[in-house]
Amino acid sequence: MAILSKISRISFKSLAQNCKNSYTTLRWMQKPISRSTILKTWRICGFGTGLAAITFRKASCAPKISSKRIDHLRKEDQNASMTMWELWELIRPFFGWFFAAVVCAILSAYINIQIPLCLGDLVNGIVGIIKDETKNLRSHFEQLKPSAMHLMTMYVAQSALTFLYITFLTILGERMATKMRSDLFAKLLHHDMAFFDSHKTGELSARLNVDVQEFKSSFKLCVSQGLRTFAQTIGCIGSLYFLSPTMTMYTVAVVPGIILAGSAIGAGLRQLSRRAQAQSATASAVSDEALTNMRTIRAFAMEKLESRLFDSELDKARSMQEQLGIGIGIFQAGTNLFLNGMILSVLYGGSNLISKGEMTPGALMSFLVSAQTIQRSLSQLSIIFGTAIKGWTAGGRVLEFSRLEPSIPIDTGVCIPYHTLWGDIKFEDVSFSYPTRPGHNVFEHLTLTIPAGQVVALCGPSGEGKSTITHLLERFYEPKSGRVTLDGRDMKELNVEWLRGQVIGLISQEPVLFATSVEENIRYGRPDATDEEVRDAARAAHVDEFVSRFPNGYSTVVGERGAQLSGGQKQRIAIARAILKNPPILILDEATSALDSQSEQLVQEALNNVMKGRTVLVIAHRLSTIRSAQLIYVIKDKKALESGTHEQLMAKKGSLYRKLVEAHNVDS
Ligand SMILES: Nc1ncnc2c1ncn2[C@@H]1O[C@H](COP(=O)(O)OP(=O)(O)OP(=O)(O)O)[C@@H](O)[C@H]1O
Repeated sequence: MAILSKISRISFKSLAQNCKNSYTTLRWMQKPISRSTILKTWRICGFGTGLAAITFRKASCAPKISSKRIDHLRKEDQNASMTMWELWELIRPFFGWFFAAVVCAILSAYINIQIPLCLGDLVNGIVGIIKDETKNLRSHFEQLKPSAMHLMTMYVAQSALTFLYITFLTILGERMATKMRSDLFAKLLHHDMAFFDSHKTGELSARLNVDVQEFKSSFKLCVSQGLRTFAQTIGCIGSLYFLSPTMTMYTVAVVPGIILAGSAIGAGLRQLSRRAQAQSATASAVSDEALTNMRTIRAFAMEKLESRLFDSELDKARSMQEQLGIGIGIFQAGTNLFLNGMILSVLYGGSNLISKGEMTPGALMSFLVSAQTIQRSLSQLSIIFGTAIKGWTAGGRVLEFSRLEPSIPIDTGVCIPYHTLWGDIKFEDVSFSYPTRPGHNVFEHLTLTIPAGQVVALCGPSGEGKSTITHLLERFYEPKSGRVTLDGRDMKELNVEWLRGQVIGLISQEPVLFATSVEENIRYGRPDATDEEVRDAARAAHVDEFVSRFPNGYSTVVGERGAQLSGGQKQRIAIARAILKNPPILILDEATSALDSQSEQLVQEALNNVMKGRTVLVIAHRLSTIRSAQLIYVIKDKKALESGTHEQLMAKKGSLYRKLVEAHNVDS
C-alpha cells in the first residue's frame, strides 16, 4: 500500500491521465506562446538580474568606517583559502571513516538510481492491469509482487545505508574538527610574539571556534548530501540515456552552460562570503575587546558608545550576510527554474513519444522519476554549493594561521648542562626594532654585560627600551643585528623551551594570573611541585599573610586574569611562582611596583634570599632597589649610555643617572 500511495504521490494519476489524454496535453503544449507571456517572463528575469547586480555591486563596496578605534581590525583574509591538497591532508588521518562514509553514500545513491527503474516496472504492471481486457486481474496482481518486494528491499537498504553514512560522517567530522582545533591551538601557542602583537584575541578565538565549527558542518553536509547527490545525478543521467537517448541528449545538453554560469556566480559568492566572515570576526573582536576591558568602559561611562560601535559592526556583518543570502537565493532560484523547466520538457517530450508509440508509460514514469531525482539532486547541489563556499572560506581561515611557521622554533637548539651553566649574559652590538614597527629602532648598537651571579639594574626614562632588553633575553623577539649570548653562546643556538622553562624566571610589571585557585597559580611555576613546596614559596613571597585571611585559603579562585585580587597581591603570587620555579637567571621587571613600602620591604627580603648566587636583571624605579645592585646601566638614546655602581655614577659629574635621581625620575 505504501508503495502504491507513493507512486500515486509522484503523479501516477496525472501520468495515467496524460496517457489517456495525450492528445489534449499535446494540444495545450503546442499552443503558440503569446507576446504577453514573453513580456512577463522577461520582466521577471530582468528583476532577478537587477537584484543580482545590486547585490554584487553592494558587496564589492568596502564597508564604511564608523570608528577609527577599530580600523586596525579591518583586514581581509587574503590567504583565507584552502587547496585540495590541504583538504586531503585534513582527511588523511581519518581516511578509514571517510572511505566508509563515501562507500555508503555512493551505495545509497546507487539504490536511489535503481528505485525509479523498479518503479517503472511496477507502473508497467499496473498499467497492464488497467488495460487488461481479459479481466484476469488476480494473476496480474500476483505478478506485481516480485517488483513490489524488490522495491521494498531497496527502500530498507537505502535507510540502512543512510544511517551508516550519517554515523560515519559524524565521527569523521567531529574527529577532523577536534584535530583542526587542537593543531591550530598548538600552532598559536608556538607563534612568535610579533604574531600576537598584530592579531586580536577575539579574532584568534573566532578562528579556533566559529570557523572550525562552520567548516565541520559544511564538510559533513557536502560529503553526505553532495557526494550522494552528485553520484545520483551521474547515475540517473545514465538511466535516462538507457530509457531514451534522444530525450536525454536534449535534457542534459544545457548542463555545461549551467555549470559555467554557476562557477562564475560561485566565484563572486566566495569573495562575498570571505568578506562577510571577516566582518563577523571584526564584530566579535569589538565585543571581545569591550568585555575584557569592562572596568575601563565603566570608568569612562562608555557603555552606550561601545554598544553603538558593536551594533554598527554587527549591522555591517548582517548586511553582508544578507547580501550573501540573497546571492545564494538568486542562484538557487535560477537553478530551480532551470530544473523545473527540465521536468516540463520531459513531460512534453515524453507525451510526444507516447503519442507516437515510441515510449511506454512505464518508461516515461521511470524517466520522469529519474529526472525528478536529478532535479532534486541538482537543487540540493545548489544549496550544498552555498554551504561549500562558506565551509571552504572557514577552513581557509583556520588553515591560514596553521600554515604559518614561527621564526623562533621553541623545541630545537642545544641546552647547556645545568652544572656548567654560569649565567653570564652579553648584548653585543645589538640593533633592534619591533616587527610591527620596523621603521622605529629601539636600540642601535647596544652593548652591555650582565655578569654571572650579579644583580644588575636597568634604569632610564620611560619608553627607552628597558623592558625590550628582557624581551630579547627571553627570545620573544630576535635582534636585527648583533647577538645576545649566554655563557658565550649565541642565544639563537639555544633551545628556547629549555631557556624559558628552566633557565629564566620573569616577574613582570603586570603579572597575569589564570582564573583558577591561588595554589594552582603558584604551581604554574613548577607543575610537579608538592603542596609543601607550594606553601614554602607562598610563605617566602608573603602570600601566606593575605591568603590565610580568605575563607577558602589557597583554594580561593582569583577571577579572570586575577581580577579578584589587588595589584600587590597579584605581584606576590607571581613572585611565589618564580621562587617555586627556582631559575638560575631572574628578571624582575618592576616586580614590586604595585606594593606599598611596607609590603615591598617584606617581599624585597624574600627576593633578596632568592637572588643570592643568581644572575638577576632588575628594572625598577625605586632608588632603594636600584642602589643595591652591583651594576647599573642607564638606557637612553637607543644605547646603554652609562654604567657603574650607584656610588660611581653619583660621583660622576654631569652624569645622566645623577640627573635622573635628582629629578626624581628614580623614586627615592
Ligand atoms: N610589542 C611592541 N610592538 C611595537 N613597539 C613596542 C612594543 N613594545 C614596546 N614597544 C615600543 O618600544 C619602545 C621601548 O619600550 P619598552 O617597553 O621597552 O620601554 P621601557 O623603557 O621599558 O618603558 P617603561 O619604563 O615605561 O616601562 C617604546 O617606544 C615602545 O612604544
